Amino acid sequence: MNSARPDVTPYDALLVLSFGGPEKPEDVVPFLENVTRGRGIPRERLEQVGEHYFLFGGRSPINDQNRALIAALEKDFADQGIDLPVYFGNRNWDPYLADTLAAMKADGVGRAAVFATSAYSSWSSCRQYRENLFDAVEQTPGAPRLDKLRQYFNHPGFIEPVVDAVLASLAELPDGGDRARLVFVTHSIPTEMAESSGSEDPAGQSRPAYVAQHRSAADVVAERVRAVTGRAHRHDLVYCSRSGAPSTPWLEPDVNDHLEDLVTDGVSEVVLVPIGFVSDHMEVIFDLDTEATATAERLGMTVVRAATAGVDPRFVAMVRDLVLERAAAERGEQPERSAVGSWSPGPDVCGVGCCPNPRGPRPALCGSDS
Ligand SMILES: CC1=C(CCC(=O)O)c2cc3nc(cc4[nH]c(cc5[nH]c(cc1n2)c(C)c5CCC(=O)O)c(CCC(=O)O)c4C)C(CCC(=O)O)=C3C
Ligand SMILES: [Fe+2]
Repeated sequence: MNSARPDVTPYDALLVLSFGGPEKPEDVVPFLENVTRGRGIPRERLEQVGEHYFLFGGRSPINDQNRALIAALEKDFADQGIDLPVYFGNRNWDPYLADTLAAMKADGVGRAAVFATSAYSSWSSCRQYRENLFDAVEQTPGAPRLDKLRQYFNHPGFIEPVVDAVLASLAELPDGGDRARLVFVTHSIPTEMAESSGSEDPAGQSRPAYVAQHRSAADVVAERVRAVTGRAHRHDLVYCSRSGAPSTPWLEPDVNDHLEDLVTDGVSEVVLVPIGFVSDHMEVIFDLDTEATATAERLGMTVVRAATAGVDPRFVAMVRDLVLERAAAERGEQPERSAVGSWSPGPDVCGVGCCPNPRGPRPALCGSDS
């Protein structure tokens, strides 16, 4: 029985690293302060975003979703005979990353793989997590050695649940969604951050990566949907959750503006596909299910929002696959690396100058420049 166990050497643990969110109304303002410290986000925008949280009782679903993912991973690991404890640490809310590292150290964890709940390249979605890892390790003498797992926007375990979710959404529309447009949505970021996303090294995740990676993921999903339905649905990539000063350009079009354009073009049925997100957190339940859905209703359109990967067993198995792949690579083996679409599997270690911080260089873990 022992011999059949997948080998997780050199890892003693897996750390699930996420954004964090408030869990009660009193958490909302301090959470927003944590997220936006030194970011120059206008007070008006903060008040608006606070209202999004209060609309849902001051509780973001994100921590519960991560706890559900961790429970699913623990079960998957047990079923596979993998003996690897799973820890939970957030960048912006309890359980804070530094506290988790202290707990890992106390438990005798010497080295851990890190799964971040963010699939794409950019400072916001990748390097910022690596900077937070650096800071938390600095604060924790004797912290375990950490290896952030590679990006997974093009892993079949992320793509396949989205394909099925789109098919399920189409089936909810009149005539099986024959005329539906697929509108892929991700988080807007400043255009400058989008331009510098990815690595200078063409062998790494080459620049500009953020939009191109999303396009690749959206193209694969649309192609696979076509293979099942036999119908070629037109598809677009648009953005939600724009923040920052109005004078700073961010990626466009906004999903709401795009719906206006689509209605002008005679499109009346839409599947919203939150391709930029791995679970139904606040951006999905507010920006898409609340705001964009209200826009669609006002325009007389029918929209269905496709599910995110969440705790789909294929997504859970993907995390296991990434851990085993990286463990093998760290042992000097040449593991098979799954990837679909036009991008090859990303590097284990981020390249030099990958996804620079727009406010100037800051130390980060898990890169070839750290
Ligand atoms: C690319 C990206 C992702 C996807 C990748 C990933 O998942 O990491 C993401 C995820 C998330 N963003 C989240 C929440 C917030 N993001 C904010 C602000 C910002 N996000 C940005 C980018 C991204 N954000 C940026 C460039 C800013 C401007 C400030 C800055 O330069 O950093 C603000 C402040 C208010 C505002 O400015 O809107 C909040 C409250 C939550 C938690 C949701 C929940 O509670 O359920 C999640 C998962
Ligand atoms: Fe955000």
